[in-house]
Amino acid sequence: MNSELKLRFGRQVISVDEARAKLYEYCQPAKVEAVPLERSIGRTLAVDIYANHNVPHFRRSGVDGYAVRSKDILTASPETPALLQVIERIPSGTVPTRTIGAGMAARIMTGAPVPDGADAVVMLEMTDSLQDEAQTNAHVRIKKNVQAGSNITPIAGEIAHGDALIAKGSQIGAGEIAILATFGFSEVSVFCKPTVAIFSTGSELLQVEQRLQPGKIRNSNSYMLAAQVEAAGGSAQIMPVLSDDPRHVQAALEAILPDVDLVLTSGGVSVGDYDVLVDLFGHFEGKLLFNKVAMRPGTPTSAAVWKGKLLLALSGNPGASFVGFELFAKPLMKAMMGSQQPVGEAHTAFLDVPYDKPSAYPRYIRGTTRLEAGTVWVRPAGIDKSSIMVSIKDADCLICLPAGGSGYARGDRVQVWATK
Ligand SMILES: Nc1nc2c(c(=O)[nH]1)N[C@H]1C(S)=C(S)[C@@H](COP(=O)(O)OP(=O)(O)OC[C@H]3O[C@@H](n4cnc5c(N)ncnc54)[C@H](O)[C@@H]3O)O[C@H]1N2
Ligand code: MOO
Ligand SMILES: [Mg+2]
Repeated sequence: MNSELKLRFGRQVISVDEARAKLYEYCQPAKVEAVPLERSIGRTLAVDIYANHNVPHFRRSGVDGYAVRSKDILTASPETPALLQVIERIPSGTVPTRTIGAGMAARIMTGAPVPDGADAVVMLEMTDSLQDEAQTNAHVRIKKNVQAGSNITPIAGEIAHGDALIAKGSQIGAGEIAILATFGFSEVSVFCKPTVAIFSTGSELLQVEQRLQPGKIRNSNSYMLAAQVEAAGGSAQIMPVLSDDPRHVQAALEAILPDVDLVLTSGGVSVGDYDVLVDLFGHFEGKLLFNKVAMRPGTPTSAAVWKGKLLLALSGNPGASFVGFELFAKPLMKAMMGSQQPVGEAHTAFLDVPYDKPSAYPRYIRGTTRLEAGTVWVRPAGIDKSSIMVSIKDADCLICLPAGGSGYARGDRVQVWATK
């Protein structure tokens, strides 16, 4: 068999995990940049975040009321209130100036520092304020006894100085932003978004704005993949469609490789006469990593390293392109951005419908989940053929059905990975 025929027909199949391992081997960490806090949402942290002070860093009142010594109000009740002298008023953002001694209290607001000497705060609703007209001699009647510590968050009650808070590689959402703001990170160190060039191949492809022509279809994969790239935290560059001319493909890929972190192609990886990526892999100067993966769809998915950059060649069928991106490109991008778990967590779900097409390779089905009484049920999002595009929008996960067997029954336990 000559080398081109071997590439087309004599392919060596490897598992999804083996294929990923080969990709990770050549994965380079993304560069790091500082962005303003408010622009960091959705980005991936490039450093571990530790608490640089206690939270709260003062004893904090949790209510509006009176700071007291609990031993002064042991017998307080509506019938037998304790009468205390009010010696200070403590708005939030100020610092108390006096110590609470026997028989004393301070009016205090939610979030204000509790004065020394006080060990509890009584809610305003449990008190009656008594003030003379000149407001010089203020007293308060406390109508409830509260225990020491009531309505006070101690120093470091929420977070202690030095606590590990957010791990490098975490995606920044609302909760992470709140932590970063609390600790004074007006700028955040994040991984640069991996830049991903996307090429669709095929002389049948029209631009989106073009009128339909006999035998031709509009290029939808480039836009779908760009959406997946952006959703995975990358920056997509949609490149001009490549014809089925191998010289054209080689020139276009060689030109872009130095400028991006990853190149994705769609189409041209099967056994057809015009499957140009196969031609390219037959004579290029890069290293082919794999060209057949034990999976359906997307069995002919291929990858190479060329000029130090990874090139992932996805099957052209829309379903196979979508799945190939989720299985390989997304984890690769997450790994570039420091993720400790680039593949994401598998969840267990129950098949909502039988699936009676056994497969020689593990099957990755675009699935739709529903929750019923705390149980996740999942079904194929539509007809599960790799040429079918329309159901991708209804998929919120990939269902993995292991190879072999005689099909699956409703209620069988399956593993799913979220895609939305
Ligand atoms: N004799 C065989 N034929 C095929 C086999 C096989 O094993 N033996 N495998 C089939 C499988 S499975 C797949 S998947 C496809 C893989 O095809 P390619 O990756 O070579 O992709 P193309 O031939 O270029 O296109 C396939 C299909 O997808 C449409 N397409 C391509 N690009 C786009 C795009 N950007 N937007 C929308 N649609 C696109 C294209 O028009 C074709 O219909 O091969 C099978 N054949
Ligand atoms: O394996 Mo093909 O790649 O979609 O079904
Ligand atoms: Mg083809």
